Amino acid sequence: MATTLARACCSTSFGLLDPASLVDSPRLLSSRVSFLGTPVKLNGRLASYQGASEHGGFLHTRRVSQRLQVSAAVKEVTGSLVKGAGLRFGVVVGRFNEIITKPLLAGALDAFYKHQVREEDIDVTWVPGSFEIPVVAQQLAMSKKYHAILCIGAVVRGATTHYDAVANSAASGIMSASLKSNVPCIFGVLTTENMEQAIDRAGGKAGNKGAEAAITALEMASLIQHHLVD
Ligand SMILES: Nc1c(NC[C@H](O)[C@H](O)[C@H](O)CO)[nH]c(=O)[nH]c1=O
Ligand SMILES: CC(=O)[C@@H](O)COP(=O)(O)O
Repeated sequence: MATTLARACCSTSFGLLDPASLVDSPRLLSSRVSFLGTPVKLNGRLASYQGASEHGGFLHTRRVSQRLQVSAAVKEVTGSLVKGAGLRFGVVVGRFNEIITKPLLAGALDAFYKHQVREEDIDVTWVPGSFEIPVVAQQLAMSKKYHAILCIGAVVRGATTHYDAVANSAASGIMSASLKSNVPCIFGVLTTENMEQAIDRAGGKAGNKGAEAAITALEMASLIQHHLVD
């Protein structure tokens, strides 16, 4: 039986091992591989194990190159969407196409409030256009006053290639602000082919992308603040 188990469950928390080596080293088997569970057979052959590991986490099994890799309980974390109280957010909004960015902002604020983010924990800064968002987002992020920065804009294609310059600069600049500051700067900038597409995404039939981006900002802020910060 041990041979069968070893041949079937040949991984450790340090990676995939040749099952033969486990059979020859029962101590290695007992010390590193922790698995319990009900063997699942397919066509009479052992295919997988399901069940809880000794450590209480869920046992993950999967077929790996005709062998089973069984890892110990996997620790998983994700940001909370219900613990917004106490998290602080900077919001940078482009005024260009404000017929679009104002409803995007309204949707974002509504989403924050619905998830227990307090009004006093949200600061809104207006800039001329999406091209100006990154420099302000980076400054706010570097201030360490906020758990996340939400960037809102609306770049709508016109008759020239200016659209590409603005849209690409905003995207890369906001990403750069995130990476330089280690504070999540969320890309809530619409980039659309025409105004109708923008209207649809600012509270129309495609929803409100400002609200969606606010939820992303909340999750990222919670993930870092509640799980990743020592
Ligand atoms: N055409 C759009 C712009 N253009 C303005 C730029 O963002 C920038 O303010 C200007 O180039 C000066 O640096 N901005 C948008 O947000 N959306 C547009 O559709
Ligand atoms: C995204 C833009 O910069 C664009 O709206 C400007 O319009 P145009 O390309 O016609 O000058």
